[in-house]
Amino acid sequence: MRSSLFRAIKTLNNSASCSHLLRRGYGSEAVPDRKVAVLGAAGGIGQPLALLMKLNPLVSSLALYDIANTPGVAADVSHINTRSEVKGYVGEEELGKALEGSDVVIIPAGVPRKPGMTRDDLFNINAGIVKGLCEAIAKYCPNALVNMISNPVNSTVPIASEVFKKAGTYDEKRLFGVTTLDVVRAKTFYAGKAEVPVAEVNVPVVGGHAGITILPLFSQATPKANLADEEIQALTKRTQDGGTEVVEAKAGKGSATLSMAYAGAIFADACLKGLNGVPDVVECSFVQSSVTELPFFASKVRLGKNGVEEIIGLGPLSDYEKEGLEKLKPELLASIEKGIKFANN
Ligand SMILES: NC(=O)c1ccc[n+]([C@@H]2O[C@H](COP(=O)([O-])OP(=O)(O)OC[C@H]3O[C@@H](n4cnc5c(N)ncnc54)[C@H](O)[C@@H]3O)[C@@H](O)[C@H]2O)c1
Ligand SMILES: O=C(O)C[C@H](O)C(=O)O
Repeated sequence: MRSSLFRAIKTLNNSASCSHLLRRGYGSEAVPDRKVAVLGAAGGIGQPLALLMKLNPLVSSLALYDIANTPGVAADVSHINTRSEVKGYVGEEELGKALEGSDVVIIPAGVPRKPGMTRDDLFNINAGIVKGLCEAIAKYCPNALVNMISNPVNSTVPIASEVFKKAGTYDEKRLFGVTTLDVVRAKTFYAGKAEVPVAEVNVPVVGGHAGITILPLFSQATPKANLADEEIQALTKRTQDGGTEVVEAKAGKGSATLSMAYAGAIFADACLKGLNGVPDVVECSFVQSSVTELPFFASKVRLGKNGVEEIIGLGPLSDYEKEGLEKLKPELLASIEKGIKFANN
């Protein structure tokens, strides 16, 4: 998936590769127009994500919205000679125009962590931001696929679902918590430890997106490697603490932005491919789910023309993973319930 996106970007202006792109659903004649809106587009994630979405040949219209600074970001990105037309929107009065006609809405709006904070510490500010943005989505583009990046994802996704329910627009197939960065990290860390080519690595990551709720399934990682139990445990912990590793390294200047923009671009690209009917598009995401008794859960999801086409089960787990799954459930449920309660108050 990752390599196919960037191969397509590289070959976008190369007519010699046109038949290859058309076959894969990348050529502009073969794919429909798609509008993508980024909410929080002037932020640490928003800016590089805007760049990556501008490079995506599946996008015909790119709407960049923020409460400040979007005209500059939009003017800058708009000079790149790729397919999409870019428009910047600033301030709440322009939010409706930014959203109208969107096929995919990506939300990285909200405050990031500082050292010593948990993602849940962001709830008080970000819950309100997400609620307001989702009310506007329900009004202006109720059929869009929503890619929620704002933390705490374990709560912001349930908030979005309740806002959409209240507006009468909720479709559980169209709401996604973006957990792709956990998968990106798990792949990178596994490749390093197992000494296998990173481009070939696949690792499902299930559960949620905070601390122990992030459960990488290294027993299912490919290519297979004979790692010791202690090595698997260390890889699991590093994946769970990946966000904190970056927050501490940035020392008060925010959290992951560049790797998140990359992960967000991968996930949005998968959504667009699904909408365009490309078969077998599978990514992990935090969605409404019956894979466990929890109402929302991240697992592998097949994406299609209506969003979630199939939620793929967990598959066989090691004893260590089974234990991790039971341990994460109370925390994940509490975060989900906190979001639901907030949205209904
Ligand atoms: N899901 C993940 O894996 C993941 C990874 C990294 C960061 N995050 C989260 O993404 C969020 C953004 O992180 P960042 O580093 O880009 O932060 P940032 O502060 O650099 O940028 C946030 C942007 O949101 C904008 N914003 C605030 N309120 C808004 C509103 N009502 N409407 C539109 N825009 C608004 C701000 O003006 C700012 O430009 C944080 O909550 C962070 O925790 C999630
Ligand atoms: O750790 C954070 O606060 C940001 C994000 O959720 C991440 O995983 O990098």
